[in-house]
Amino acid sequence: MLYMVDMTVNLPHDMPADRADDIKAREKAYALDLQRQGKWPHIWRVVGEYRNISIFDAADHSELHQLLSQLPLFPYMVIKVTPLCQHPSSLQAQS
Ligand SMILES: O=C(O)C[C@H]1C=CC(=O)O1
Repeated sequence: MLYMVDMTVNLPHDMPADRADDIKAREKAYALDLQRQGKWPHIWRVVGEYRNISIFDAADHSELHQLLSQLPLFPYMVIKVTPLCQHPSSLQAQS
């Protein structure tokens, strides 16, 4: 199943820079790993915000929740999930 996931990051202003850098480095490694596995096929920065819009490809809601809750930045994120299905006017729906 495909999901649009909107993630906004709110790191505490008083978090020490070295702790923030460590979490961001672990987040990047995890994100790259999921992209290589094909589970996170798109990630786009929302211009001007510490926010991304992503597409996840997970087996079901439970797997998506597991993937998202393991994000190192998860405790500092507001996440909105929108499940997607094929649009009838999509070229992929024509065959
Ligand atoms: O930067 C972000 O939008 C938050 C998060 C998502 C992937 C990643 O590396 O960091």
